[in-house]
Amino acid sequence: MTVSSSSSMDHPQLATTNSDLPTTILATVASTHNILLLVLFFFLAYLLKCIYALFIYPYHVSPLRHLPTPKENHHWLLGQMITLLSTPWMPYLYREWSRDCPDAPFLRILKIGQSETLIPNTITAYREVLQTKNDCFVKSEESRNGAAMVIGDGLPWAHGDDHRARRAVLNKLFAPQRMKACVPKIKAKAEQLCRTLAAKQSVPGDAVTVETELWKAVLDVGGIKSMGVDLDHLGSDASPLHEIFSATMRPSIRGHIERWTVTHLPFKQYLPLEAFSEFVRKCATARSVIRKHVQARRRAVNRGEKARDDADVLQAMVEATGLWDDEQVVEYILNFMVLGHDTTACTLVWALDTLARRQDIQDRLRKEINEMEEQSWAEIDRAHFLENFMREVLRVHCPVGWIPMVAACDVEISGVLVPKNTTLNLCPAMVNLKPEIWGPDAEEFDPDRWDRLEGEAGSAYAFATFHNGPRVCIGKALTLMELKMVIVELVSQFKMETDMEPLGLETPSFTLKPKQTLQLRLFDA
Ligand code: HEM
Repeated sequence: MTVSSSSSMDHPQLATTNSDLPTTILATVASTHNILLLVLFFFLAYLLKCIYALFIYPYHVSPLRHLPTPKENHHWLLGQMITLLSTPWMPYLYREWSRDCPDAPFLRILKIGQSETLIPNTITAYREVLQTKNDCFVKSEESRNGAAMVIGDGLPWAHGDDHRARRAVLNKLFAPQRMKACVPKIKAKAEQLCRTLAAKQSVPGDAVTVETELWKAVLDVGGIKSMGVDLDHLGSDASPLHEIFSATMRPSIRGHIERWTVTHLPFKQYLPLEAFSEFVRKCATARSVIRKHVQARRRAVNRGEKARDDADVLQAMVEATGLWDDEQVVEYILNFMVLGHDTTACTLVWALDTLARRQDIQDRLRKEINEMEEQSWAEIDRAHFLENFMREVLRVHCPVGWIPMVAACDVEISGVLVPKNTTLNLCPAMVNLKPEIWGPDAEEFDPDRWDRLEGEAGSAYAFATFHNGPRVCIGKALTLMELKMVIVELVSQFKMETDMEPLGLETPSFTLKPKQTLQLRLFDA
């Protein structure tokens, strides 16, 4: 008793604990029970939400449920995702699906968790999204998270008045007068390309790979227009930006999976993902290369150095007060270089592949080029068959797969009410190949079709490669100038042939890339 009492007095807390023990245990059990009930409640609520999202909403509730939705190979959880990922080039699949409902304004695709994505399927729907109701559509934050690290957080993610103000400054740089200033530099690059390819052969007619040189030449032109410097990747084996862009734009399957995973997870930079860490390092190096040029130009502008006639994108951005700080300039320049690099280089590869296989087309082009007096830009720009050829390459081999957008408000498109937050995938490559627009021979390569366009094929929206409206590709004029000048130089110097089987497609890929490296036999023309 004494001991117990003295113990209680010495340790009052212990005494309380001992006397309340059953109550405490009961309270603990009750609270554990409550927690379990709560967990069960949340689990059931989540389960119901999943059942609703997977089996009820898309088929019985969604206002978009009446739109044509492909049914084959549809998975209850992943929707069409497996089919989409296993197809070599998504636009070809969209085109197949579109055949069953050619006049429907949209196709509806169900993806992971049966989430809905709309594909505009007619020229009218396309025009409304790109032009008349364009302000209602924005690039998604998800696309920004997934892509901006590689391609630069640039113009594609600016919206509304902000986009208009920035675009007004940048548009001036791609006006015809400004573009003329690029002609001598692009011509010099095209000549350097021809010399480099010729030097790869031990004797004329040797099969040489051309891809790396084409990619490097295009990147050099990108550097000239964006930053006013010839980075001369073409003349050098050590080409940091070329290596970085090739790696970041062509990830391995593992790289694709890791990138996709981290896009959807926070703290991406701290995750122990090998391919992703390497990718993060490369993206940082690309930015540091560009940053040096931005800083040098900022110092020059601060010293009062004025823009030249052939002002580049960098100069315009550094001079435009209040629109870009220097880190944003780095992002925008990276964006210009990456967007212009892959798309234009892929197109050039397909153009040369076509010429090497179609001697009839090559001969007609050469004839037209030989009839020019001095191969000036004015003559090249006027060349009718060259224009038709280039358009047909860009139509049939449209390098852009799809462009994701999101409805920023409820909006009616071609009689369909598209609710706010709906995801759209715009697919220029599908529009370019629709038989309802281009006729039954839509998939054939025929440059002369451009002389006999009828019906919808005559609409600006039928040739969707660069899109149209306020977000039309800002680099369109540069691309056409560069492609035409390089083709003129190559065709006037070389007769091109190839022994390769028809090229396959690289999978997975963001742009329409050949799987194999193109080899050409070059003979003196
Ligand atoms: C074959 C070559 C090219 C193709 C097929 C192409 C295609 C496109 C397309 C379809 C868009 C519109 C995206 C949208 O609707 O939001 C676009 C936008 C853009 N392109 Fe290109 N492009 C090419 C070359 C270039 C070049 C050389 C540059 C750089 C000088 C460039 C820079 C951009 C930029 C910055 C945008 C965003 C424009 C904006 O949102 O206002 N592109 N491109």
